[in-house]
Amino acid sequence: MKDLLNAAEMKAVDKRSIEEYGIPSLVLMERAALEVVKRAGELLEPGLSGNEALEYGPGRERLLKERKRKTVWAVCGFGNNGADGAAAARMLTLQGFSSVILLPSQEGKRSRELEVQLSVAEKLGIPILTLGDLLPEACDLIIDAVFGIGLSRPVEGVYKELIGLMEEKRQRELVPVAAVDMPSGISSDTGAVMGCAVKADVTVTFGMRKVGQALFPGREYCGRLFVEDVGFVPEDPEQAGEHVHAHGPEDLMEIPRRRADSHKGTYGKILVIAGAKNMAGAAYFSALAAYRTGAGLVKIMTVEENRSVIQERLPEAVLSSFDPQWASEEPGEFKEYIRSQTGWADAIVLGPGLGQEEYARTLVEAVLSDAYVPIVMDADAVNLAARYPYLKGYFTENIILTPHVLEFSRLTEKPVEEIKEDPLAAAREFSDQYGVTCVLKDAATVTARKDGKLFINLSGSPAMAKGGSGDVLTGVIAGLLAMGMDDCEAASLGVYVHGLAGEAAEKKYGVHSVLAGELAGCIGEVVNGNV
Ligand SMILES: NC(=O)C1=CN([C@@H]2O[C@H](COP(=O)(O)OP(=O)(O)OC[C@H]3O[C@@H](n4cnc5c(N)ncnc54)[C@H](O)[C@@H]3O)[C@@H](O)[C@H]2O)[C@@H](O)CC1
Ligand SMILES: [K+]
Repeated sequence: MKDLLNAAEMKAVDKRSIEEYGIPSLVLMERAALEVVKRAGELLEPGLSGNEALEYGPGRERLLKERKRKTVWAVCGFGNNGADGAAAARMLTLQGFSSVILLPSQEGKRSRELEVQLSVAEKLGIPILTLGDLLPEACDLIIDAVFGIGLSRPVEGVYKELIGLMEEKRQRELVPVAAVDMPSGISSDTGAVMGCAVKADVTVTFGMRKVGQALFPGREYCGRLFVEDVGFVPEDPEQAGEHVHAHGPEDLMEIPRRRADSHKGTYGKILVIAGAKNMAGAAYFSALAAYRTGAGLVKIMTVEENRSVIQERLPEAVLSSFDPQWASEEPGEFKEYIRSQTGWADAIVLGPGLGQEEYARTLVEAVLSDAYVPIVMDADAVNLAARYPYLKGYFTENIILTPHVLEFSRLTEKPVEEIKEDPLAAAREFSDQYGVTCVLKDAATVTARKDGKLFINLSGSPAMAKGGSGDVLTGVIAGLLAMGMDDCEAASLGVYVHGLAGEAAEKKYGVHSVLAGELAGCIGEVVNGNV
């Protein structure tokens, strides 16, 4: 598990390293610039690394000649991000490349470190230009060092022009961009574009991954992200608050092992309540995913019409079917039947493809009010709670909701844009209000757990943007629950496992072509340790 830091938390680490421990700011900066040069060098000249000496010998002059023809624009702001950029420009110049430094203006309040870097650059003859100057025709690489974690307000004026110029070069002339710490214009806290932003090919960030690099659109603006150590001291444990987290491959070790002396009962009983008429697929994908994750026994409760297709596709599942007309006409008997089913389960999936008929409402209400085992509540169960808000009154700590953004918007009556602007805050607020675990599904899924921890998921693939993926997720989470995993961990780790399965499926079937069944088929590669 890794921690993701916001700007204030990162600044505190920076400050502690410099002020409390006395690591000179320029030392940290030198290491930061070296890491940038390493990646920038790869874009300029494959195989070049930032700290490789240019040794004397017959090849040196020829190499210098070649490099001289390559021009680097270091576009720098007035803070320490700009100072990193100016230091990188100096290093690339010393490696033989032609660099220029482009500033917002010749005047203006600059950080102390930037003053130092500019003075060195000046002595080396690196042109220090502004937008009013004649800029070089050639541009082989842009180092984006306008704003890092210090971006504090929307980008306007000359800064907007600088970012616009970089974007123009990138789009029209296909100039590669290496961003220092953050793509300029992206909020380190939310990943939002603050007016305008640079799209980087690579972003080299220092010390820790930032929250804004994990959430979209910031995640996409980063291009390939490199998290590099530059020598910061660890955070002060007394001062550090609760961070946002992300699961990593090491967390797969938390998945309960299978014991030699076990039987099917050891790995839990899951009840999948899903699938209205013609929606058998939703029940099938959820149940299949639960089995593939490791559940011992899965029972599907669905309408009579789905019986034969499910039996044919997944004979391993136990089936309990009911007649929806009977369920509508005899709600009392229907509730008794529901009770008998939920009483059997160690974990329940409620909602995939369930429909929104009256009997489905009876079903959701009965399960929410009677079942005390963990319930993974998805799709139409969420939609019904949005349509009949009194159902939210049954939300308690045993519930894991897995809405996508649109369902979450219906549930909370918040506009989609507001949710997307700050999904962490939206999920956190909901989780706190009802005491539930909320998995807010999007390209970067956010999990607000009832234990107070917030997760952003880093795994996944656009191949998963297809019908049935959500059903598979419910099965993965339920599978982990059935194997005895704690419900908070099952929710956030289930999202991570599901994303890894998506990545594996993309490799196997191609980004356009993955089907939900194939996604479920790839769960095994993740939980069995092959990924
Ligand atoms: N020794 C250090 O302090 C280190 C700093 N590091 C670098 O320093 C960066 C942080 O430096 P700073 O705190 O100086 O912050 P930045 O350089 O990210 O930006 C701050 C500057 O931009 C201005 N600003 C913010 N938003 C603006 C807007 N919308 N329009 C116009 N001006 C705006 C601020 O007034 C300030 O001058 C990191 O991202 C990293 O690149 C790294 O070199 C590691 C070591
Ligand atoms: K930057």
